[in-house]
Amino acid sequence: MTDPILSARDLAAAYPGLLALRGVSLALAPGEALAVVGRSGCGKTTLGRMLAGLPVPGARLSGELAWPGGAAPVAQARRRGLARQVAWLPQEAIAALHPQLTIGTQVAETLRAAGQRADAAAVAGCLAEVGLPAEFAARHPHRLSGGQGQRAALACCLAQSPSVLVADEPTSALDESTGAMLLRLLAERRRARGMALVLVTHDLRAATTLCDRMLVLQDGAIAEEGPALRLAHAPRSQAAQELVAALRLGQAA
Ligand SMILES: Nc1ncnc2c1ncn2[C@@H]1O[C@H](COP(=O)(O)OP(=O)(O)OP(=O)(O)O)[C@@H](O)[C@H]1O
Repeated sequence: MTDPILSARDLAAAYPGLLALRGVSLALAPGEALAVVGRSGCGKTTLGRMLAGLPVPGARLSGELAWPGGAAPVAQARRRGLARQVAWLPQEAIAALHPQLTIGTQVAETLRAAGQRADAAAVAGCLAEVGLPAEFAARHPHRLSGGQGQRAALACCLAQSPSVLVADEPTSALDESTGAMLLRLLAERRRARGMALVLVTHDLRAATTLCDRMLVLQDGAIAEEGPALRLAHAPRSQAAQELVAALRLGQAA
């Protein structure tokens, strides 16, 4: 088996009085796409942030992450080199962009931080990858629609040349057709770059069309994981059976 591009061992996150995540271990192969699904509040965003090595405000974190050439306790992983490997696309991506800087400046800064050429042509190239015309470089985030904001944030993620992208419900604030377009874009970019993807989602169709493997979280622990299509059509655990039935009815949000 190929070495994982990212692996997690025994991840846990404790808020005062609540263990939001416990005993989560997983390995992601290079280029693989993993869907993380589960009922609201089961710990999906917490897991996504931890896989990207980001802090989880208010929570005490434990467990380890390993990637090619590095390994560290989760709280130290980003500064020990994980930041160059894993990009994070948050749920409300516009809010995560810097409000006072143009999109072009933010993409250029990300390129520079990744040691890449960061001139106007390179910025235009990053914007073109997500289907935004070059003139969007001069815009500030508040002058973007929801879908354009997700694309601009994705351009910043791709500018890092990550080997893994963790996307947290990237379509939840978008209408159906804009959301479908963003998912197509993610699938295309993943194929073109050979990038692995962790997709936190409530959308069973997105999970099965975009992802090879699916992981069902329940109360902060892995209830089941397996090939995405098998899990969607023949879930084995009670938690996965209930979740799949609810997602099919659109009731799990
Ligand atoms: N700052 C906090 N203090 C205490 N508990 C928190 C805090 N933030 C999140 N939680 C709790 O931790 C658990 C996991 O939260 P998380 O956001 O990871 O869930 P989720 O599966 O992503 O939810 P959703 O699908 O609704 O986005 C939830 O029960 C949530 O209420």
